[in-house]
Amino acid sequence: MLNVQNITFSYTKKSADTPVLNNLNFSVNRGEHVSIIGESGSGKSTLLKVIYGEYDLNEGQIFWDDTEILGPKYNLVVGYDFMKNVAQEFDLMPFITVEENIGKHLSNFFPKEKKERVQELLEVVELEDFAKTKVKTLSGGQKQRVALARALANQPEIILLDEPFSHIDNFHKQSLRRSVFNYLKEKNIACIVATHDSEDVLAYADRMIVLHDSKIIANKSPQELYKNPQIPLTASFFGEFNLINDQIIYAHQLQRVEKSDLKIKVYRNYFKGHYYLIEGRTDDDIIFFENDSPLDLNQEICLKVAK
Ligand SMILES: Nc1ncnc2c1ncn2[C@@H]1O[C@H](COP(=O)(O)OP(=O)(O)OP(=O)(O)O)[C@@H](O)[C@H]1O
Repeated sequence: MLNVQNITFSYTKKSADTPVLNNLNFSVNRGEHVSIIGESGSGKSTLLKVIYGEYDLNEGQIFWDDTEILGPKYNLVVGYDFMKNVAQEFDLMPFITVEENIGKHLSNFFPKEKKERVQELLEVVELEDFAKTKVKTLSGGQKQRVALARALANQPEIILLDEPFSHIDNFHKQSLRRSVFNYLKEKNIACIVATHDSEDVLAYADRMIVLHDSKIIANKSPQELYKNPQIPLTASFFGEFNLINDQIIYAHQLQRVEKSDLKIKVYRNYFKGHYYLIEGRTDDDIIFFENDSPLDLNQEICLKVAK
């Protein structure tokens, strides 16, 4: 189990009064999948780096079971065998092939096992056709997949992923995400994923940790946060939403009715595939709701919040 206990961190002594991470506490069980969400600059990447031991803490402690994760002041080489980190910079070897990169840290004493392991990982990240390709000729998304496979090669107990599919096109993203996250669950590898992408979170995360103003403001399952998102950023993970009388109301919660106090004029229709998102205007607000078909512009519509 990962135990993050009362950690506070600032990049410089000067900024210690306004730390990037301020007194954070949480734990992650073996095999558990935890997503870290928060606005840009809220400290998601910093948190992953601190957990990995890249920096010394101002205060607090981090443990994986009984092993304390120590920063560079106490550790000559950053990192531990049981933990891997896939940061936004991939740090691959450009002049050797994809399979050589993936197998880089696997023992050569067991060539058959090594070959099988590399093949298994090529399948997990869907790069079988690129095994013999030199990494320098790959696209950003392909490099990202090699970095993932290399991090998994020695079967870590916990993996830290920073925006793991950010360079990958939508076409490959869905199946790759399924493949990687299902693989981690199957092997009981804990993972912490910093992401802006709700698709990385909803179907996979056991818990979401929301960072805001240097603190954790929520640490709950996606289902619980969906019902009570607390802040607009969290709500945005679950779809388009409105703030009506200071309450977060999802677009799909608004229903058309004959009469109500909430009257809007249709301003714009957005095609969303199986439905349309309708932008309506009141005198001083913008309201979004969903409809099966586009609506006539300037038409007056009454809405109510569905129970
Ligand atoms: N090496 C560094 N030295 C000093 N300040 C840093 C450093 N790296 C990040 N910061 C600052 O720490 C804060 C948190 O940055 P961080 O990259 O952790 O945020 P993030 O939530 O991961 O952002 P994003 O979603 O944009 O990737 C920001 O204010 C950033 O400017």
